[in-house]
Amino acid sequence: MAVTELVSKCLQARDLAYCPYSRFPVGAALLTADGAIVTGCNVENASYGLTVCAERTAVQRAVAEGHRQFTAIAVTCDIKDRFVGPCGACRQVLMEFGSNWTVYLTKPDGTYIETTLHELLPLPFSPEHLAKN
Ligand SMILES: O=c1ccn([C@H]2C[C@H](O)[C@@H](CO)O2)c(=O)[nH]1
Repeated sequence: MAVTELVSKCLQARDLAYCPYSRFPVGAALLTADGAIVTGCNVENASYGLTVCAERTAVQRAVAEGHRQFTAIAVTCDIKDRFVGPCGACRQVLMEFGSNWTVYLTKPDGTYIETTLHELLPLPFSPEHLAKN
């Protein structure tokens, strides 16, 4: 799988964002261990608090479609002059499915930088801690 494909899918997903309150569209594209791409966008709500981020929409959709192993995620928003990372809640939700994710922070023009979930969420709380008790 070319990174450019994952990046282009997250840009397409961002264009589907439902964000009438913030007007801040976000797109995410997950790469599964077997090579499938599952996308998500943020879905806001009039209650504000029930808004779901793009990354979590993608994870929930992927799990509901039978995927539990992931290798990478590309995320994007509308900010042109810097690379923007996932919010803390989304980092935690990604961590549920392993720390070994490559994360591509993507600008609207498709340029990206590569980091890892481990780098974005050091010293995490993760399922393995529960397993030790
Ligand atoms: O990592 C993030 C951070 C924010 N948002 C969404 C939530 C809300 O709809 C909008 C503004 O916070 O961006 C995401 O989708 N992912």
